[in-house]
Amino acid sequence: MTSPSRSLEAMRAGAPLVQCITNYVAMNFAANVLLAAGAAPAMVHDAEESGEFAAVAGALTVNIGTLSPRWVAGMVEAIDGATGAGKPWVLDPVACFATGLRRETTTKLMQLRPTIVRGNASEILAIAGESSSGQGVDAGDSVQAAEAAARKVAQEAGSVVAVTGAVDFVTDGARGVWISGGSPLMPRVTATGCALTCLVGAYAAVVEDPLDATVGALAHFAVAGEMAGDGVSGPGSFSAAFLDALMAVGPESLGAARVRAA
Ligand SMILES: Nc1ncnc2c1ncn2[C@@H]1O[C@H](COP(=O)(O)OP(=O)(O)OP(=O)(O)O)[C@@H](O)[C@H]1O
Ligand SMILES: Cc1ncsc1CCO
Ligand SMILES: [Mg+2]
Repeated sequence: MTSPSRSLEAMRAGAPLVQCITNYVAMNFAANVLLAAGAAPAMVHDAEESGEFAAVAGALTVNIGTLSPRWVAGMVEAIDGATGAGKPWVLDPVACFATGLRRETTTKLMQLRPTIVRGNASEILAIAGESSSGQGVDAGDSVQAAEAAARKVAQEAGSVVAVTGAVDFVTDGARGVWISGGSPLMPRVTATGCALTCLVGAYAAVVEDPLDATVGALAHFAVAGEMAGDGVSGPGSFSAAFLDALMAVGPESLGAARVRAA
């Protein structure tokens, strides 16, 4: 296993270019998160160019947060480009249960076999075909309630699946890892999860094993979130402190991340 500290070193050394197809809400914050963490973001989503760009980027991330048919075309082109070039891609199925367009798109994208799926508990339960309490973009279920669903989706899709929340769970269908840390202010800042998905892409670009890559990115967020949560007064100051902490986190601090095998 590649430890989170080693993964962080590899990510910073490689400063990978990550193609992020993310939503209008998340674009700016996600780009800042990648820059602070040590990667290089590019928000390139239109079908006219997304496939061409995916062959050049180190990894692709696809988020359905603000969806339209034209965006779906751009996603499919990009996924074809990434797959053809042997690059990993990460799916963030934002509110995938909420509408017909989201359900159809998620089914279609899952058939294209994402390397990694990163969602909240309600989203992962929905992909597994189970009922969930989610209504919009925020989770209505606990991560623990989605553990079995995550394992099932991982086995069926051949993907690594990450469920995030107050604690995080990552599985490749066989192995399972829990990561704790972070801050209760993280879900009070929009697009924290969307930005995390982009960072998972950055780690996947440089760390061979997608499970190790995912654990590295989640540990980076857990440690930075905990650091940032100390002494801030609310979501506004947390957001700024979190970017600072993503940059300040070093391999030695990731060594203390609370990561344990399931
Ligand atoms: N209560 C909490 N305590 C600590 N960390 C948390 C908490 N809730 C979420 N996090 C952390 O916040 C990050 C984003 O996870 P979350 O599950 O909130 O994403 P999300 O629901 O997809 O977010 P969004 O759709 O708003 O981008 C993860 O690193 C997760 O560990
Ligand atoms: C608030 C919101 N609405 C669509 S995407 C998004 C960002 C958090 O998922
Ligand atoms: Mg989300």
